[in-house]
Amino acid sequence: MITFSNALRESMPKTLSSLPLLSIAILDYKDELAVKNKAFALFCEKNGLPSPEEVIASPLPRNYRTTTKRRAIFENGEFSLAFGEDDRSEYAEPLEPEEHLAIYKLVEGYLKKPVFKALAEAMNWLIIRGSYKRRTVIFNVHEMNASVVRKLKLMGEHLTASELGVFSAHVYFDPTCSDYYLEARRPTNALAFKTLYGPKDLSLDLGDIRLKYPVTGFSQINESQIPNLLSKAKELLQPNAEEHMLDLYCGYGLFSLGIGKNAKSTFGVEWEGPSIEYAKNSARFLKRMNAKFLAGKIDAEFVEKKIPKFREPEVILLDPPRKGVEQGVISALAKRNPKRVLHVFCGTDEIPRSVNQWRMAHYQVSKIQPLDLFPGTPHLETAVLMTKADVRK
Ligand SMILES: C[S@@+](CC[C@H](N)C(=O)[O-])C[C@H]1O[C@@H](n2cnc3c(N)ncnc32)[C@H](O)[C@@H]1O
Repeated sequence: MITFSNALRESMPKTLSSLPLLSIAILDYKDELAVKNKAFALFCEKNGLPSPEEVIASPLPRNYRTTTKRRAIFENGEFSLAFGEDDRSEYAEPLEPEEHLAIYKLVEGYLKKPVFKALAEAMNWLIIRGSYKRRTVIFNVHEMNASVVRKLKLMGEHLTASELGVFSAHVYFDPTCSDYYLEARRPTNALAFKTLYGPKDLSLDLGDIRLKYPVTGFSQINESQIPNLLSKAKELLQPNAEEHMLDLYCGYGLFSLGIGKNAKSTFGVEWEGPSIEYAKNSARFLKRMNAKFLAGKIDAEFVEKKIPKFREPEVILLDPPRKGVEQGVISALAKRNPKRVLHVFCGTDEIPRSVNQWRMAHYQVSKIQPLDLFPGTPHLETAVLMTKADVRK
């Protein structure tokens, strides 16, 4: 067994050996890809996995992140925005779009002024999300009184006038000062989320379709890589008119609606209710009568009792969070006898454990396709195609 971090450490140039793994961001992208390819091949070899395909490069190797955040600091009467404890500015900043940096600078400038003191003192985090063209700003505050609300409205007016493409702004009231910033955690209390101005949702344009999603919902952070992710998933899973497609951990329906058009039907499951509502609305708007979505927590019992059984064959795409699927989910899915399974991993170390469970359920690895969804960081996204061990190709 070897972890992906250790495989990366063994593959990094000696000049970076005393620096943290995040220092991969200072390599030229060509060199970073070489390190990632070498490390991932070593990881697969040492963990009893077949040789992987080449890592698919990110069209934008830097300045690609569509979600970024800053911790608000108010000390000795001075306000500033800083990177969180897990990020080092010299490595993290080059991954962010220039527009985000301009927005942080603008908001920080206002919050330093005495007139904004009430809001400056109330701030936990400032978050920017959206697409490369249109973005939203979220003020996470721990205090919400009349003067904070007044200053938020005033800030909204400045943002609208700024021409920095901030088409909406929201406020999240979090008196617990949790480390909520949307990537790690989502608001537990939807009522605490309010729109200051602009639409409540965000959207992703994929060729001729637009998928909307809630400001609080999960979305992939590297928009430039989404077309590659979808086209690879389609090529590997091959959804077709003879087979149903399950899209588990579906978010707002990216895979169902992005690659499932030709499947006999698609059935998506996700535990965030608002994301599922957006998926249903997108399906209606796109007239995808064969796309159904259900909100629910995926565990073994849910798979057995809540996912419809089809008479025709099925294929499964599953894209769980970094920590992987719950105990028993893989064996419950294998009992449905899917013809092909595309298991997408954003945590590389989770691959061997899940693949072992598929193997125990008589599925074998047909292809391992890494994609660089997180350039400049020590992470990869990987799509693993599993097929029935006794199916002759
Ligand atoms: C890596 S994201 C993938 C989302 C979607 N496939 C996409 O690419 O936009 C994982 C998703 O799983 C959801 N999730 C996490 N644990 C879950 C569970 N036990 N049951 C259902 N959904 C879950 C999260 O809310 C998140 O939307």
